[in-house]
Amino acid sequence: MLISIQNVCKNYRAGDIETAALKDINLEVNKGEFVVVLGPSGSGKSTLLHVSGGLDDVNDGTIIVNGEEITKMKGSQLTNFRRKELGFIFQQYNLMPNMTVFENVEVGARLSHHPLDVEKVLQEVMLDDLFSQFPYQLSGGQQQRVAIARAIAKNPSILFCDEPTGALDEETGKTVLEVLQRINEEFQTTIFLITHNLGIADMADKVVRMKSGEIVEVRHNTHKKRASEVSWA
Ligand SMILES: Nc1ncnc2c1ncn2[C@@H]1O[C@H](COP(=O)(O)OP(=O)(O)OP(=O)(O)O)[C@@H](O)[C@H]1O
Repeated sequence: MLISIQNVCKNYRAGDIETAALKDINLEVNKGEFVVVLGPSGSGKSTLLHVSGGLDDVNDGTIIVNGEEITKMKGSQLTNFRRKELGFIFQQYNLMPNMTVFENVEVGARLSHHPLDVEKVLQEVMLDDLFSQFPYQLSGGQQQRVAIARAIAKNPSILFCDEPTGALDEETGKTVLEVLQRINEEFQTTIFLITHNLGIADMADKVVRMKSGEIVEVRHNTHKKRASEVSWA
């Protein structure tokens, strides 16, 4: 088991108002699995991604990632684990504007003791002809693929993706999904992706549906669609 989430509760307090963002969540993710988490706005998807990736703490419960109980880790220990072992992609690309494509990806590789070859990663994300460009010279889809390459270069055991195609149109969004699918298949990188886009669920091994802080359904796809075949919602 690569991720084991056991009885996790997460509350947010703003003044006198307390929100239960996660209510007794249990979920297991296997190595190499492509997991898609769906659910309406406010259902707890981002919170689940944040606590599973060690970006936020829990109020109750246990999370084990790659054999390490992250819910027991303290500040710098957790930061080190996250930096070396986990990759993140967000709707915003967060690239370094003064670095080339190659240099941005190198930043990711340098975080790891067992990085992948930067040139090979750039080939995987289909950007090998843009090594020396700067981010402002690229389209949104190309910038997101640089962000994916940067996250992958450190050879993470899990790639957490928070609405990776949220800012993209269908055509460029599907190119980004194609890259994620390829990385999942070529490197057996586990993918944990949250989205509003229901069609993306058809690419997943496992689909998790959330509602009001709870998991209401976990299903497995017997037939997975290719990225180019998903319907775009
Ligand atoms: N930092 C925070 N402080 C206070 N409340 C928060 C915080 N983050 C999330 N919440 C609340 O927790 C609940 C779950 O939010 P979360 O962002 O996880 O949902 P989501 O399913 O990812 O929504 P969206 O699809 O809109 O991003 C919501 O009620 C939200 O208002």
